[in-house]
Amino acid sequence: MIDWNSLYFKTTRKETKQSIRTGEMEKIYNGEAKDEPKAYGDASICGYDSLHRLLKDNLKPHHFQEVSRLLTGLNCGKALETITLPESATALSVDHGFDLQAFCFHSDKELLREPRVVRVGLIQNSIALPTTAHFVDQKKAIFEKLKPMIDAAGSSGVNILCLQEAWMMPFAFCTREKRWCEFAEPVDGESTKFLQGFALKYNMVIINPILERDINHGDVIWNTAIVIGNHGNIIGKHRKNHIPRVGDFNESTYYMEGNTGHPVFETEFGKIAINICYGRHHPLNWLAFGLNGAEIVFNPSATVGELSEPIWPIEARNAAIANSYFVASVNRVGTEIFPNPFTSGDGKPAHTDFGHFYGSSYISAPDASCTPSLSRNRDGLLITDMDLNLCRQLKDWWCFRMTSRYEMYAEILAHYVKPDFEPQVISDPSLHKKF
Ligand SMILES: NC(=O)NCCC(=O)O
Repeated sequence: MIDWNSLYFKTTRKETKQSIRTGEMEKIYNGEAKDEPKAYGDASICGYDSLHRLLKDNLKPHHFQEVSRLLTGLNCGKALETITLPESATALSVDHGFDLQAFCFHSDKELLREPRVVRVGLIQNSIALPTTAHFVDQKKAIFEKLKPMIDAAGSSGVNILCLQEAWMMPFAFCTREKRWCEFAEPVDGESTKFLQGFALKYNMVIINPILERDINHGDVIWNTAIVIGNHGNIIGKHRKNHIPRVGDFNESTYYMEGNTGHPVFETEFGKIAINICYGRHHPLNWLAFGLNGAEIVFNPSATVGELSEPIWPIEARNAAIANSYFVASVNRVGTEIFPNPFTSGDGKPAHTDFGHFYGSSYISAPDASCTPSLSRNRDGLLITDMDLNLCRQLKDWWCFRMTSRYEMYAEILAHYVKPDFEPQVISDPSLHKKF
């Protein structure tokens, strides 16, 4: 019999490490042989909450420096610098037990343009109550949990803040149960109203990724990111373009493929776009935001370790390089347990959890450098300064836009979408010869 409450809280409490070891659904196993890998019940990486921290603590400083150069790159020829945040922000992180990290991307000094430095914040969080709690209480508890993290971002002078995908609810789309649709809200609903106050208070643009119910169009449900302007106004929305059909991500049961194209939102702090979660596997999706002039693309996500952890550090970083913009990747954290077992259609036993949402939010720059990741098992706020001049500097350097041959690709795509398309394959004639 599963003890919901004790399991549930294991990644949300400050005393995480002590309380987790007995977690049933964490499938703890201890390797019999001395050097066998160990899966840690607290969802840490061998007791560390990020790969970066594991390496830093275990490598000699000069080895760590070289490993970092290769893993996270150099920004303007140097290792990424950290930023000192106000005491009020660090106090909030200590009191509320969330990871807080801050970095700074520089660009080269230009003679004709002033630097355009923007401070970006990303919040990753676990849910706050068991999924068995009343829906009203679950949502309220998440709001309460986020308040100190948003305050920490605001008091640190963050200009643009992004929350994780569907942050206002458990990621219940694994269950295929329709009752979770109740969490859907209109664009100007409860979550937007909650965040508008912070946007106004801190002069901060906030990206609010929710489950949206379009009440003007027959209650259709979408996975939507709403952009709230720094005056508390709603600038616009983007609906998730690509809906996963993989593993337990049964999201097509709940909402439709987006119909908003690839909008770029021009804000006081820069041109931003949102590529929601699974859209990060689609290079053309990234490209389209770039063609519309995005300088920062946010990727609010909810993804689990077994499915995607090895590709998480690659795809967004590659998109930043290929499209000469910054990418800010946010992933949900924690393990969410649902009341009724569900199967994955793979012949394996039914289960009640989606797997571990591994957090690890990070930011990638167009020059191939990136920040270390936030924690794998704790809530977190990542704050990063970025000089947007770096985007054009990288365009001038690599000339990816100038060498892109878009007309060639337009041609093959135009053919490909036609029913009579035939792949351009030139076969070796000897393949069909009888010797
Ligand atoms: N939320 C979502 O689209 N998840 C899909 C899984 C993944 O893309 O890693």
